[in-house]
Amino acid sequence: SAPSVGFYAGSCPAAEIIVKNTVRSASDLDPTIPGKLLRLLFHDCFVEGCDASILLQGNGTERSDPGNTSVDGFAVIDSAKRLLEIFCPETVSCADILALAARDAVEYTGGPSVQIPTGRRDGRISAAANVRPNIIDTSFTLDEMAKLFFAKGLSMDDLVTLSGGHTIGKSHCSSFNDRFKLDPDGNVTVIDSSLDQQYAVQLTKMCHAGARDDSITVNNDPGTPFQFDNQYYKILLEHKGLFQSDSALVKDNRTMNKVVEFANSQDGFFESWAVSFLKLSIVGVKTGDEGEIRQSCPMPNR
Ligand code: HEM
Ligand SMILES: [Ca+2]
Ligand SMILES: [Ca+2]
Repeated sequence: SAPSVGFYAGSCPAAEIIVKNTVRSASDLDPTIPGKLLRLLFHDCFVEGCDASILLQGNGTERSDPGNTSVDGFAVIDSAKRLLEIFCPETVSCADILALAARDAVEYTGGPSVQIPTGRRDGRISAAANVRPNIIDTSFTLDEMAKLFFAKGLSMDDLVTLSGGHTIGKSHCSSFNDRFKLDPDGNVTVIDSSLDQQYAVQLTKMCHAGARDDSITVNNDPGTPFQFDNQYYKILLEHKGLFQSDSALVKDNRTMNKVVEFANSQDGFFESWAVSFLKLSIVGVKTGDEGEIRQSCPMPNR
């Protein structure tokens, strides 16, 4: 049976509220949590579908792949799961907890509240080798990104809309510092001409003038980093998209129109978000007797 809204209404009526409260208290303590949860769902859904495969721990799992090194938020999912195992043992899947948590993270930061179906089952397969071919690299062209999105049943418009997730959260300098270089005299040369020169100078400073320090992070959306709003599209138009893959959206007419539309209308962005987020949250879901309901999110059942 396909996932449906309110799947746990009979078996665990408090499921959604328990996840929401967990996300809220974790985010109150640490404002970087919402961005982490949203990215965690994206990276789960694109590899083996939205099945919590990214949560499995161990050698050679997705989580161990370099493409997922900076993915985080696991502890929040684990604590929601622990609570749910007390209230409704062996009932609520980790895949649903993750999807609900990402949904709630967006709402927590001021984004639209979206109804999403539940009933996803947890996968038992998690292989590092599946990460690279399925996760988009910042160096991708628009066509390369669109191709991967199409493969997941998502359109070019979904790509523009879901990239709006970069209105919150952070990035490590290594994810964008190949777009400019610092010469020995301290001058910043922009290699990727789609990046604003002044912004590149600012970024260089924030990244400690190019020193290799993997711990430094920069806000994806410098203006409103903790607010889920349409600011991302405004900065794209100012050539201040942080990643090459963000800038790619304003270099092509197939995506430019949506960027302008969303920059001018937060309501328009939010309406599209509701549709595209729902599509993302059910990519490749396992249902019925596929997969299992994990008892602990980092481990498959025995
Ligand atoms: C379309 C291609 C995309 C590319 C190339 C991309 C790439 C990246 C990169 C490189 C980072 C920074 C990682 C780091 O250095 O720590 C990042 C962060 C982030 N991405 Fe994306 N992303 C894409 C799409 C998406 C989508 C579809 C979503 C969600 C709907 C999303 C949500 C986020 C969030 C929330 C963060 C911040 C994570 C944090 O604060 O820890 N991204 N993305
Ligand atoms: Ca997955
Ligand atoms: Ca923002």
